[in-house]
Amino acid sequence: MQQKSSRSPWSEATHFRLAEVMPLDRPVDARLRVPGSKSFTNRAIVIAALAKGESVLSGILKSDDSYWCLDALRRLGVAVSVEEDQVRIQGVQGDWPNKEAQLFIGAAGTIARFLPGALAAGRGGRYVVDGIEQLRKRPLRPLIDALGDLGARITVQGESGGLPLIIEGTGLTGGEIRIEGHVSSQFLSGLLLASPMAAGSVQIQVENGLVQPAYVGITVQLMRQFGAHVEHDDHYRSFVVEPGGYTGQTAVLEADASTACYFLAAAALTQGTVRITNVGYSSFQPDANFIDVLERMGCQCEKTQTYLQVTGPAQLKGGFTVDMKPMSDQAITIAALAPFADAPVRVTNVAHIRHHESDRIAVICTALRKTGIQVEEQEDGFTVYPGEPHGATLDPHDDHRQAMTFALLGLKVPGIKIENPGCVSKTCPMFYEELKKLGVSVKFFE
Ligand SMILES: O=C(O)C1=C[C@@H](OP(=O)(O)O)[C@@H](O)[C@H](O)C1
Ligand SMILES: C=C(OP(=O)(O)O)C(=O)O
Repeated sequence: MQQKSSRSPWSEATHFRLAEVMPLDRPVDARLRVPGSKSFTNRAIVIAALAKGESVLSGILKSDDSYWCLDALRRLGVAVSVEEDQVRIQGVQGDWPNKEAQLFIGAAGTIARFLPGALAAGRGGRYVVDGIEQLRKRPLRPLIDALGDLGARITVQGESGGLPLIIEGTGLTGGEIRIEGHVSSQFLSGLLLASPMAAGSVQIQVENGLVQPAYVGITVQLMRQFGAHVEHDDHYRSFVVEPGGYTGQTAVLEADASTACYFLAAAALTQGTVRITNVGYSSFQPDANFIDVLERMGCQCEKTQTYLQVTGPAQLKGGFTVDMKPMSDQAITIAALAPFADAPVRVTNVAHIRHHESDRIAVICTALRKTGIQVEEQEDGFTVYPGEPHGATLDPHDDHRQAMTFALLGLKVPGIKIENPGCVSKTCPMFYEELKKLGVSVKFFE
């Protein structure tokens, strides 16, 4: 399949070469609602397609990742209709109407890990799954091996041992399966999501630890909400999933806690106040706990069931080490805050983010150095020293979280320019529009 861009019709700002974020001359003061959670959206969409009957999902995220997920279902012959932030899906119980399809999934790690099991569980059919070059490089092997142990027939065509894949709908048997979780929790989530479609009960043992376990909690919660029977121990080391499939539901999805973090961080940086009105501290998403890191840096925080609010201090505090393994999508956000702290900040235990949309550790360290900030790169993290960053043109390597992090630096530092700024549309096409609501001006260059 020819390589394409991961931008979808739900992208914005895609054709701009550069964006310059203008520093704020006053503290931010805003109440914002953030769009739906990527993690909830892509899980619920896949489950709804596998289910018996119709599902109506409200509060979905409309971004590149969810666009490609819905596009894949349409190509499989599933009836899908989107209106505003609601999607209606007619479940096919794994019997995909189209028995051959080429599925392009952009840059979405979730879909790369959730679709193979869903397709292998089908009755007949032969499908090609491919994404952009960076997604081809991301690991898949543990998932493919585990599905193979359940009888899946998946041919790996990618030079790096991942995408493109050819998946045949052989159905899944039950059985005892081992899977690794230390590189990505999504392998386990992908295996779990497919397991209720298997002919027998599936017992799963997780080996070598598990990164970001809260995402597995989201998987289990949604599986149960759609009628699946899944049990596990307290540490997510062993699971039993009974056969029986899913039943279509009407569901309201959580808003995106990861997106919320950039706006909370903007308050932290500018001595301002931001309240995210639709993400609470009890969210299932781990990134809702990023507010604890902001608190540790001296912010005043309100952590309620229904909203999160941050007020930035006159001086951010550093002088600590933080283990970001449980919420590693926010590891690099800290790099935009730490230069303004009163002592170094060390981020540890996130070696796996080198396998995300970019080598996140290498890319953020290069960017900070380009702004004149001293940073030490470690295998599993980085240490940022306080300093006075200067303007620079920064390359996010097509990684939405790098671009959003660079934008935060731009709130404080004149002359921060972001290359290929449209890459935010992987999870937050409206990012620059939301920044404008905070009073930030952004100049785009063709
Ligand atoms: O299951 C999910 O929805 C996710 C799991 C995490 O990935 P890894 O477990 O691969 O780190 C996270 O980084 C990603 O943004 C979303
Ligand atoms: C790691 C991420 O995405 P994914 O793995 O879903 O592509 C992310 O959104 O930060």
